[in-house]
Amino acid sequence: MGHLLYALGQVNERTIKRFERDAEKIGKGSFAFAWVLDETDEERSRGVTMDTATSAFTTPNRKFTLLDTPGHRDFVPNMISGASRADVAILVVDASTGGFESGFDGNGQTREHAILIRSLGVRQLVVAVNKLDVVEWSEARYREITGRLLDFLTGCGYVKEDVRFAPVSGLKGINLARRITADNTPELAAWYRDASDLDKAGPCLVDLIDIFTMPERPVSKPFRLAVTDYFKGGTFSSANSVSVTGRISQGNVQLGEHVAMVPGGERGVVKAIDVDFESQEWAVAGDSVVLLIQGLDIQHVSVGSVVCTPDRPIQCTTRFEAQLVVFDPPVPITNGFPALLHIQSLNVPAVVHRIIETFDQRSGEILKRRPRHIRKGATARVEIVTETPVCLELFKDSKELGRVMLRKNGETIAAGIVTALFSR
Ligand SMILES: Nc1nc2c(ncn2[C@@H]2O[C@H](COP(=O)(O)OP(=O)(O)OP(=O)(O)O)[C@@H](O)[C@H]2O)c(=O)[nH]1
Repeated sequence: MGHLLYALGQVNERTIKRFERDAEKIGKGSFAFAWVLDETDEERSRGVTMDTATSAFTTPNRKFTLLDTPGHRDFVPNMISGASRADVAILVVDASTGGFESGFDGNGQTREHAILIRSLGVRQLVVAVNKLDVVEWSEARYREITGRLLDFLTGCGYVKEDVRFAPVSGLKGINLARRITADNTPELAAWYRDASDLDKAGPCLVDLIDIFTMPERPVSKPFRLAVTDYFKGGTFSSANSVSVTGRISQGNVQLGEHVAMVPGGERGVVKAIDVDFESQEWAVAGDSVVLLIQGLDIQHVSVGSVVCTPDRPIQCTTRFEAQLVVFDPPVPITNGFPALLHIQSLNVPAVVHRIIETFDQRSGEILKRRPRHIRKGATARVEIVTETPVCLELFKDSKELGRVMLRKNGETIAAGIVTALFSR
């Protein structure tokens, strides 16, 4: 993604040269492009993305906010935080011998991430089949990977027409922002053709990103922004002001408007709005923003708080009902099962208080009432109780704020949608 941003002119030559020099000094020369998005010293010295990095880019027909999320197993909570704000996704897989297999076979990260992003509501996917340079742009390897992935992805809920593939090399910058030519990549040009015009090379990554369709934005619903980060200060800041970052999940906001922070209900006035790093007078659902809010005490803001329209705030509760799809928990889920509940960037301790029933996902037919446990692959209605109050919407009202994930011992065990909210 670093190389893609560079190819699209979002990063200048000087910065890349400096990253190359500095990366070389710590023996990580091949990571220069990764440093565009991996900004902390620890990420750079370890050579792994740990937190979600935000940047923006433009393609011929679209403006994108890029949320570069970690791939490593240890940082899945940060991946969930980033992916829960995504409309569409680019899944990068390693095509090198053994590289693809380690992500795909068993419980690899390619599998886990594909399931997670689908469970978070993402339907459209571009798969970047990366590092094809190390297998001499082998068509057989590309076909093997795309074939196996397509079977798997359609099996976990993606529709074939919404999944597209591109062979790329992130390191060499091939087939990212520009189609290949027989001169620059003859091995790939020999077989990668455009299906609708065989005289042309196949689409590059940006061509496929540019044809993502835009989801409908609930712009006229009450304003909601789930806080992913917050800090004191920011543009035009004053003593009692806080900047919050996040994506507007619904509604819109303008300068001078009053907003409320839930939980707590403290009110403030919006003094500045940044959308994709540019100052604006208003922002709408789908925008990733930084809001400077005056009149708020930073003590009353936390990750997972939701900034709302004061007269129609989001509900906050410790008890709700959800429909869960259970993945592959190490032990079956029973009444009283403790887990970590993830809602966007927030994670809180919770228990599956009560299993109400298991049912057939397709027909909705109830299979068992009050079962003693839920097994792998089953769908169940459950009541969940959280340790501290959480902000939630019913899924039917908000596709973003009505989704939850359950994780335990570093593994994602279930994904769910909120079907009822109870008073505490
Ligand atoms: N040969 C080759 N190496 C690549 C290519 N793309 C990435 N690499 C190398 O793979 C290593 C990992 O690259 P990253 O960009 O950090 O990979 P990542 O998938 O973002 O990994 P996380 O940071 O853990 O999420 C670096 O040494 C890159 O130079 C490629 O297309 N070809």
